[in-house]
Amino acid sequence: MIEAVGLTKRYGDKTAVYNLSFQVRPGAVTGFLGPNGSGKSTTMRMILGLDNPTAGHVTIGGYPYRKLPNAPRQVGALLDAKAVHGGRSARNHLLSLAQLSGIPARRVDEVLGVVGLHDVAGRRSKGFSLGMGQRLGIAAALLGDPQVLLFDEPVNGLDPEGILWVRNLMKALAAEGRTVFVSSHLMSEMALTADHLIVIGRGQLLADMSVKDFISANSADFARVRTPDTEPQQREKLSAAITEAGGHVLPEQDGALRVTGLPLPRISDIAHDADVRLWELSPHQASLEEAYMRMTQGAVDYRSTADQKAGLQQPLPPGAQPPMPVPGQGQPGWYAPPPPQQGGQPSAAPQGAPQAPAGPYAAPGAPAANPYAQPAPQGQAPQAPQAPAAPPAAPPTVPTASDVTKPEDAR
Ligand SMILES: Nc1ncnc2c1ncn2[C@@H]1O[C@H](COP(=O)(O)OP(=O)(O)OP(=O)(O)O)[C@@H](O)[C@H]1O
Repeated sequence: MIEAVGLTKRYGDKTAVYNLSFQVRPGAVTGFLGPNGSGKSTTMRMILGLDNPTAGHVTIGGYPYRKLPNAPRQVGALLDAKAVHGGRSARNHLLSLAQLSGIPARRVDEVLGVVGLHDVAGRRSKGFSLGMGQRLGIAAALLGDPQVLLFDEPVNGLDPEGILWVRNLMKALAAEGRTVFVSSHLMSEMALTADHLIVIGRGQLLADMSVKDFISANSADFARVRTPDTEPQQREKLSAAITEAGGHVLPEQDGALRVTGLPLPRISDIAHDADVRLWELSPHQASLEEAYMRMTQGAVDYRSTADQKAGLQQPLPPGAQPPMPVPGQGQPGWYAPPPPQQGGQPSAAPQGAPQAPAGPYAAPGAPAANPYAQPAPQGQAPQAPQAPAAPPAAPPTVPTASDVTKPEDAR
């Protein structure tokens, strides 16, 4: 188990991590989420003894990392996949790590097989693609067969098949009772991989709870209601009746109504009493991405702005209007997703979506004894997040948004 207590890190004036307390339990994949610059890597570095906390402490199995007996056999980590000697072959890179940690050389070939790099083991890593580099970093983390694993953005640069492989690897490691702590910005992936979440914003804890609880705590359930498209007056009548009954109605782009504040049976009764026919009445819950955006929107440091392209554009012809920016969404077509209240759409792949076929790094020839080498059977639906096998989680910690958005001086 990893345990942080009051962990704080300051770099000069900058507070990167502030008073962070959490536990990462064995037997579950714990996702570590937070906006850019929120302190995830700093926290991981402190867990691994690469940075000293300014205050507080963090232990693995009760020991600070530097005092852990035989640390490389107990803890494996992928922090920065580029931190390798590019002139060395993948095999030699792993051999040198194995030698430093007293790990037998034959283990190198095992992990090369697990990550699917067997065929390129003799190639210098400086010629590796981003995804191959990630696989090499994961191999290094697995080298000591450790009980505790930390991965900072492990799917960065991986193709869809590689992402699926990492997902199955994390789950398999956790199912063996290991402690798996993984940071990611890919919410749809975290929804499929993690059992538990630790979310930070501006270095402070925002949430420590199961994925399921996180989504229900941070998303407003709503009902979608549609009346016959051909009779707009029915829609108006229903809107008025729902509002009068204390519900909140928002029009959706396709003509449906998004209703909050009333249970589905009540909406049905209201429609019946108002003599309005319904074409749709369905319950909805936000995705992890929507819930995450809702929770962290007050703690985002870096937001995109519309690109005005001042001086770069041709003058508009007389009478022509410039395109209208969408409030709060930056430039249409750019990559900043809209916050949920402005119609953000879940990006999670639908359950049951077909999986990408196995690719060249799927490690089909890896030793059969390795439980991680086999990708899921093709066409198998991604699994829903499972309840943690670990002991009951600590009570959810959700500071108010104002706590998080306070200037550092006020903390
Ligand atoms: N060595 C350092 N010196 C000064 N400031 C630092 C240092 N390392 C991190 N920081 C600052 O601390 C804050 C947290 O950085 P960190 O890299 O931990 O965030 P992160 O959550 O991992 O970000 P990202 O998601 O973008 O990787 C940032 O504002 C960063 O600029």
